[in-house]
Amino acid sequence: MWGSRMALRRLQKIAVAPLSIKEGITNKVQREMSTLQRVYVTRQIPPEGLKILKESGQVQFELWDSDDVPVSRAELLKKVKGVDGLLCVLTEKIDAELLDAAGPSLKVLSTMSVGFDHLSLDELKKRGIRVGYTPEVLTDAVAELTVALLLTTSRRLIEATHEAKTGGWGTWRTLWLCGHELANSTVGILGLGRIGVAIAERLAPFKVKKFLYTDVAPRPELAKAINAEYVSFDELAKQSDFLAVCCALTPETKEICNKELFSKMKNTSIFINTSRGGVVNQEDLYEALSTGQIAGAGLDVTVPEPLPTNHPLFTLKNCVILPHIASASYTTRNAMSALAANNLLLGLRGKPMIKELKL
Ligand SMILES: O=C(O)C(=O)CO
Repeated sequence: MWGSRMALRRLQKIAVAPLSIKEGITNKVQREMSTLQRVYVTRQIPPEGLKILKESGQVQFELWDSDDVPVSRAELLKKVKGVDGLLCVLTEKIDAELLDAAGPSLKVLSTMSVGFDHLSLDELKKRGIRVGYTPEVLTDAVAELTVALLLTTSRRLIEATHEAKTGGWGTWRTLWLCGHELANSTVGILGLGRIGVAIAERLAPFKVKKFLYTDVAPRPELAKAINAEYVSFDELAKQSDFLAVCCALTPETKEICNKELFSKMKNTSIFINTSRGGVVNQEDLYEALSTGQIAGAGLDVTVPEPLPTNHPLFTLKNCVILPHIASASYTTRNAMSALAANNLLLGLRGKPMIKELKL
């Protein structure tokens, strides 16, 4: 559905106007529609973002009108032809093929995500296409979910509810369903950014003894806020009782969590990933979990997504898998959609976006 509220109102007026007036209004609508910038939106985004687009009077947009099924690649390649702007989510691969299909009219891409590993940045840069994304608005939701996943994994909550429901709950037992606690623990953060800091801030009241982090270089400003110590990747693996992955997926971080890392971790350690599945070698993780090399893993992200239900990781009691829901609160998803819509509109007006990637 191509939509612009003003144009739509005029169309409604046409229906009740006399014939001569109808022609005049029709021409005006046609002129107006032709000055509106064309945008394709690859998903039914939350209402706040849609409202901004509809009420902007700046764009006529077509929407893939479903949130349950992603737009097919073939349909997407067809729909982007000749658009000025594209608003996408993280399931769409924005690569040379897609940018070629869109053609030279495409000036702005706005992704409703903080992650941008689905975008070929080189190709976008080459074509002078500006890129908006949605950091910060999701930090609280992601940090909150990471803490929830960490506690669920370390205190074995999924196993526990299963036992309670299925008759495994006998007498109170001294070591039954024991897990690992945060009090007096060392928490390691792989990739310290806003989200890592927000996680540490939420974990500190659980009486964590020490926060460690590693990154390509020390980040003293961020680290100061949570009193975290910069260590090597090796030390992070060796010392952490809980290791939270918060880094972006890049060629450098692809499968950085592999058997080398797991072999250095304690067998009482808990591994948590709410960033991207691609930073983990899942075969190595399976091995580490099934042999007791590490105590447990909580994953909100996997490769592929969705993870097939017959995947070996699903067979492990000490692996908690969520379907990529870290930012899934109503407030946050609406804020992400609003920011993505505003980034798009500003970019199309040639103005600085609220959150724009430096290419
Ligand atoms: O924004 C992202 O990059 C996500 O993974 C979903 O919140």
